[in-house]
Amino acid sequence: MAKRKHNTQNDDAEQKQEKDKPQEKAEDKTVIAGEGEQDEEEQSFEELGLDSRLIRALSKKSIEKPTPIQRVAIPLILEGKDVVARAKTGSGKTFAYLLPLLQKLFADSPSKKSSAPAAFILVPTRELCQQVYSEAMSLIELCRVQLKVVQLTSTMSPSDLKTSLAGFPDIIVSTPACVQTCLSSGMLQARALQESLSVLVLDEADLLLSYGYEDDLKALTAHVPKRCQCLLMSATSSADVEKLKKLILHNPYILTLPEVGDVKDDIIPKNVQQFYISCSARDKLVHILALLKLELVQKKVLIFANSIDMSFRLKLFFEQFGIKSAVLNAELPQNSRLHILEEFNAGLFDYLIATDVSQTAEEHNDKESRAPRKKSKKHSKRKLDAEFGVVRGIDFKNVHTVVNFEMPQTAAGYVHRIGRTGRAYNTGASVSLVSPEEMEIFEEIKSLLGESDSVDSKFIAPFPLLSKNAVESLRYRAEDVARSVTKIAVRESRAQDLRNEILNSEKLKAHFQDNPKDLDLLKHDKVLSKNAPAQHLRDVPEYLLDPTTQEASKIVKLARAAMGNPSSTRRKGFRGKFKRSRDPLKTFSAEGPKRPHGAGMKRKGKNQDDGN
Ligand SMILES: Nc1ncnc2c1ncn2[C@@H]1O[C@H](COP(=O)(O)OP(=O)(O)OP(=O)(O)O)[C@@H](O)[C@H]1O
Repeated sequence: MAKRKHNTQNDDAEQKQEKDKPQEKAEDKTVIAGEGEQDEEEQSFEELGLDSRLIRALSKKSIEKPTPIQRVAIPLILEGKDVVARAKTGSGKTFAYLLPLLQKLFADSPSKKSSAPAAFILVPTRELCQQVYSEAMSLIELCRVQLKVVQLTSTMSPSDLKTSLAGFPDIIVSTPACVQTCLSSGMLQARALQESLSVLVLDEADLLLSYGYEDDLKALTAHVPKRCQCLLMSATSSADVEKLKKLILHNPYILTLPEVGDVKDDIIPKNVQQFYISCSARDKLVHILALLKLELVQKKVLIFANSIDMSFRLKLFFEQFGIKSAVLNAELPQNSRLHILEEFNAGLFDYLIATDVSQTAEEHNDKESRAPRKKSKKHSKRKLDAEFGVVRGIDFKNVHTVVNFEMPQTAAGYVHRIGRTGRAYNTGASVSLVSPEEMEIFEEIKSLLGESDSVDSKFIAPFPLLSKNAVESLRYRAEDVARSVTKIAVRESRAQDLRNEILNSEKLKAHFQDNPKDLDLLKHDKVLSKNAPAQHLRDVPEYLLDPTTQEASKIVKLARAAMGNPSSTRRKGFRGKFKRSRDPLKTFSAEGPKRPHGAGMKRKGKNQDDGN
């Protein structure tokens, strides 16, 4: 293994750390990843001491070199240290713990087969359970080793939970509440766990407490053996993370990225360019229509709204213009949600409208969601899934643009939303539509990011590609269609979508048990409106397009072509090739009087179906 060069604030203490001496005074060891170390940039997975099987598996996933957090975390975890890793969204934290965890279990298996698991990976939401489970399974399959991973969630029946545990899994991916249910019901033997548990991971640790898992985690710590290695992964640092650190870890290494020290630097990926458009709440529909229909943003696009009704309003509105989209929200059955995510990740559709309905700690504490539902609640209001989390931590693949149709309620929510693009070595952009009523939260976000005159991506700049003319050219049609999307139409389509998805959900479950790779079974972006979209609204006629907008759209398309097919594999070595000077969002202004390059080019009407 190559010699690591870490900036360790407390090298002496490092020597003293011993896992079986938890009574030792806890002393933080802060390691700053890659600070001033040129050669660390070049470090390979091999040099970090990673097993060749895992390296081959990564290579098959087109992952060739570690991210900064992986460079520092992997060797420390392999050495058996407790680690707190704080790194921004999309920085590759999952592999930072999963790779060394699997490697350790490769070494133990099959000699140490036990009746209880060797590792717990605890996450706040069911979506994350599925995501981490899939990543782990895929690595294990590619490495062809005998390790068993199961995911346990609170929607599983006691008999399903028992069946999953009966196969003696090596790794359990679950939420703290579900593990606690298994322990208190005796499905998981606390005594066996004392013998077997060697690694405990708390992923998305900054969210675990706000999702109401404090009591479950406290109860769990009693069963975690002292020699168990504990890893805590988080996108932000917060009082909750500190609390968890004290509760579970023994004298851990604190890993941070170089620019840490300031919240804003800590959390915003540098490769996301952030933009805003100021407009009235009423004008948001025409603005988003212009962005999508005139192709001024790159696909795939993740659009955030603040309510489920607004999501369906958007979907119905888009449908009339031939723009197909799917809605993802907490009301849908879990199988449907997972399937929507998989289809979107596989590139089956380009526009996903997500609702990150904010759920209070009270809702999350609602234990009812963890216990079997009472039949008498038949007529109660539709319940949102308390373990649903669409924004936090979910790895949407190849999202190029995040649009905040409505601004999130908190600055932290904004950070997590825009963190769905620009993941790992990819680039992305975000466009926020800000109404006067949302100015307060917008100012809060700006002060979190830091006001700056520079064009640095941390600064939210006005979106340069959308001209007033372009918006006005679509206004009449947009307002006409918006009027037809009534509250009743929204309610009906929302109910229709839910009915479809409930029916599909069982089919999906059965189908995917037999055909785990088959994604194209039931598409989620089908038209919901009763009236078929009018043909004339699908096409933007030539006379409505001004040359500046045409040029902007052309540049966005060229940029997309330069980046390769966004829906296919990850673009290797893209970073650095697409420099700021060639970046249309940095160099083009729709309001400016720049002449289009091809001034004499023939003007074409846009005849597009933005669906699939
Ligand atoms: N070394 C790497 N090179 C290229 N891509 C990577 C690398 N490591 C991870 N990725 C990819 O980067 C994406 C983001 O990784 P991951 O989900 O682990 O981020 P994260 O830090 O957990 O983000 P969040 O805080 O939002 O959950 C994933 O698609 C993952 O496959």
